[in-house]
Amino acid sequence: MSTFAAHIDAAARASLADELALSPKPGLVTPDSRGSHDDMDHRHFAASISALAGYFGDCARLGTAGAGFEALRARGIEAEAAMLAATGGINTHRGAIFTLGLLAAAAGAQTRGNRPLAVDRLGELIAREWSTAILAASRSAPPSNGARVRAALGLPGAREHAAGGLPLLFDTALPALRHARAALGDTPAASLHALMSTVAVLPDTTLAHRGGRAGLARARLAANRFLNDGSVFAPLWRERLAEIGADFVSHRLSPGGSADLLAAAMMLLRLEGLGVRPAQRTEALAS
Ligand SMILES: CC(C)(COP(=O)(O)OP(=O)(O)OC[C@H]1O[C@@H](n2cnc3c(N)ncnc32)[C@H](O)[C@@H]1O)[C@@H](O)C(=O)NCCC(=O)NCCS
Ligand SMILES: Nc1ncnc2c1ncn2[C@@H]1O[C@H](COP(=O)(O)OP(=O)(O)OP(=O)(O)O)[C@@H](O)[C@H]1O
Repeated sequence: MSTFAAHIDAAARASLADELALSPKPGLVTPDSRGSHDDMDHRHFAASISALAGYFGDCARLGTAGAGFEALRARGIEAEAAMLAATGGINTHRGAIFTLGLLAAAAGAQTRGNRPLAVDRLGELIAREWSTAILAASRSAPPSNGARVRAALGLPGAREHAAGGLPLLFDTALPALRHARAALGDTPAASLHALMSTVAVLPDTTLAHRGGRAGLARARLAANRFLNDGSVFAPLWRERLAEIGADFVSHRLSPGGSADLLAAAMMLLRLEGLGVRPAQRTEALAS
């Protein structure tokens, strides 16, 4: 794999590992909790991250080669199969395979011709290049929890979010992570601020599938209260997060879409921090 694609691959998988390691995450799987999930724990997630080795790099290369969404989708479906084989059939990373895969492909497309990477502009590139095909693929896709929730409640899901250029990644999760890291450094608290900022606003089909419209509203209210009470910048934030977690577990709520967007924001800041340079693109194009 070229240096450029290898950087993208490593950044995506390291970000998924960092999201997994983060604790306490209300309703989500952590190294010491299954959250609201009775069919999976951190070992399923770790196995899935290993099985995804190479996938995000392939997405970057496909982006560089000017691939259409159908080619990306085919590679994504292959990655989903590798995930399911590694986890014994459990969905740990379907949303992340989709969203982080698109970001990897967009990074490849953006830096074609040795242009520098501008992470803040990847969302508009996704919308410009692939939105029509993303929405068209949704009409022929097999049934899913997200599709059922969209049909029942009229909520947009991962596809609609991507087709619109991932606005809640670029306008909420990423700025929240930047803001909290500026104050607290690259700490778990900073990441948890970004997570809760996202839970407060995302129409998350994982939450809605598990708790309906009321469950989604409950999760958003809890996150908004947490933020209004000072988020991770106030004393006793860990205890307050643990209380929210207990409430989410008792209602089977899991903000899986927000976890994916946190991992995506971490990936973007990793790429920005690495300063993936056009010089590395020369090597990528030569391979
Ligand atoms: C598009 C996908 C994610 C299907 O989504 P669908 O909405 O039908 O629901 P499903 O319940 O299977 O999974 C959705 C997952 O996305 C995440 N999510 C939920 N809500 C949101 C949201 N508003 N925004 C972003 N992510 C979200 C959650 O993790 C959730 O579990 C995916 O299964 C798919 O089509 N895969 C094919 C592979 C593919 O297209 N790959 C592209 C490679 S670049
Ligand atoms: N740390 C995490 N813990 C739990 N879910 C996460 C985490 N990180 C991301 N997610 C996302 O949450 C989703 C898993 O949700 P869920 O268990 O409801 O999936 P499902 O198999 O589609 O539904 P169900 O098991 O309820 O039938 C995955 O798509 C994954 O991307």
